Amino acid sequence: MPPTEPHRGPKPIVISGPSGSGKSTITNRLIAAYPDRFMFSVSHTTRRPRSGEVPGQHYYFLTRDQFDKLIAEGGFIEHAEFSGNKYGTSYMAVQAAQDAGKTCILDIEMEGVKQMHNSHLQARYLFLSPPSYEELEKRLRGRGTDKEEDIQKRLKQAKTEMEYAETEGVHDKKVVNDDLEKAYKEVEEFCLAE
Ligand SMILES: Nc1ncnc2c1ncn2[C@@H]1O[C@H](COP(=O)(O)OP(=O)(O)OP(=O)(O)O)[C@@H](O)[C@H]1O
Repeated sequence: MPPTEPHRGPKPIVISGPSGSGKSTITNRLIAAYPDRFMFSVSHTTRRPRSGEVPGQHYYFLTRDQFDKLIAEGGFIEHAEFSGNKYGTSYMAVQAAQDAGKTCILDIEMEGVKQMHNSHLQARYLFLSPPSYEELEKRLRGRGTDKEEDIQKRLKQAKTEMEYAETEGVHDKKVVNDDLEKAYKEVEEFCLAE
């Protein structure tokens, strides 16, 4: 169920940005540097566990019925469907980080950011931007994990995300990930600030 009162403790931090902007690179490094201070929220998914994935650590694995029930109960802050599977962040997952005395880091995309703004949770929002579309395209190709068709989809979506990020009041901080060290320091400073 969604909480009716604002939570206590450090505010969750939402890090968003187009696919390939460097969210994983930077947040993984942040959490490795401050394991006692920050943790990712654990997402729920209806996809099957991959080998080595630990339930409750990498994901909470649910059946479609369980997932839909949680939606109906208002348990999700945000949820979406990608390539036939549902994914979402629950209030419970954010609470679990707070119960562990840590700041919850949410790595979510634009629709999730909108839903987060509509929730009761008071969060801090950081947008990670690529220096340019050309560079974003280069990095997506360089990453070597996406098919050409997916790269085109991600680039198209990046335009929408970048436009939305211009909206007043959506983000507290924008970091351009040009030089990785510089961008990391800016994200680190923002996250440590509370
Ligand atoms: N400042 C940088 N300079 C050069 N390459 C970078 C920089 N930051 C990240 N990269 C590289 O860009 C690629 C995309 O980064 P990453 O996978 O972290 O993006 P992401 O935003 O997490 O994407 P997704 O949303 O698809 O998970 C990676 O190969 C990463 O090593």
